[in-house]
Amino acid sequence: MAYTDSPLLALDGLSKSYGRQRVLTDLNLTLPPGIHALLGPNGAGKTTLVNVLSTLVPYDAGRVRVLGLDPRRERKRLQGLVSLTGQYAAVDDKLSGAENMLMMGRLFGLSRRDAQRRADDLLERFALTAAAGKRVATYSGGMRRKLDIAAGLIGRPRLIFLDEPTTGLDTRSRQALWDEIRTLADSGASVFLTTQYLEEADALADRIVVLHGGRIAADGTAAQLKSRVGGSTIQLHDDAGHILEEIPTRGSALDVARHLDAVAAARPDVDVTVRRPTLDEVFLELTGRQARERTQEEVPA
Ligand SMILES: Nc1ncnc2c1ncn2[C@@H]1O[C@H](COP(=O)(O)OP(=O)(O)OP(=O)(O)O)[C@@H](O)[C@H]1O
Repeated sequence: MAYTDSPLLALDGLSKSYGRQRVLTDLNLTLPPGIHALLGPNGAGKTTLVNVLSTLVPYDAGRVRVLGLDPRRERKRLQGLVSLTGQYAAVDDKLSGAENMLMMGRLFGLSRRDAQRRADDLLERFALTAAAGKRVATYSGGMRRKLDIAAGLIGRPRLIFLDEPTTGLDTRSRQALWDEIRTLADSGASVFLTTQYLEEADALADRIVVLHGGRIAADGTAAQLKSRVGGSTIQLHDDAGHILEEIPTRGSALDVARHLDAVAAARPDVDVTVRRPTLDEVFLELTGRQARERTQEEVPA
């Protein structure tokens, strides 16, 4: 099937077990090209899903298409179109940044000249030109991560999997990497990233998929997920901006107006803001509910 007109991902009943442990259960999902984030608590199955989609691990059941190709039966073709950058930088410490890039370019089948040109270009884009001649062993964690991603881009992949790309980076390096990911998407590549940072998903992703216990707990834009949890909160502030009181509302204009009428009558001078739920609250609601229910069951009334 031609991959150009296909959705980025199309999963229909995807399941995967390790031995007797079911890790992914009946996943159904269609995603268009773009930047997408996979969120979930530890052990939710995020890495397993990325490994299945990037051809590293075979799935057991269901129908799976990545760029229109089956990662199990069309593995080689798909491998030429995707790159996978892991949490642990897979670059060679003993080589320089430039040597790592060249080696990767040659592995992707580029001629020496093309590999050189592409390596120079990517090293510059990732602000690594000054360090290009130095051994990777001397690089900081952020520089290694950037080199790892740059090396994965040398073959011009159409889809880039990033497994927790900014874990352990400081705020500045994280922001720089976000800018790079946006630039990648602007150049036409799609990005599928796993993250534990809700802020990262909120800032970057067109669609967010929440995985919990190997199942899709929710999928949508950040705004859709926030509205799913429902309601808005009216916050009352003093002059210094300190929150005096928070009033939960159902979020409709009528309900907010009703609460504001009561506030205006009792405290006419108080400052007021209306706040939508944060993605953290949504995440807790979606993934914490089961844990909370279990705790309540265990604790006798
Ligand atoms: N190769 C494997 N063999 C056996 N079990 C595995 C294997 N890989 C993962 N698992 C199990 O599958 C479940 C999901 O793991 P996975 O690494 O996909 O989750 P995750 O959401 O990426 O977690 P984390 O955020 O901690 O990396 C876990 O219970 C894990 O122990």
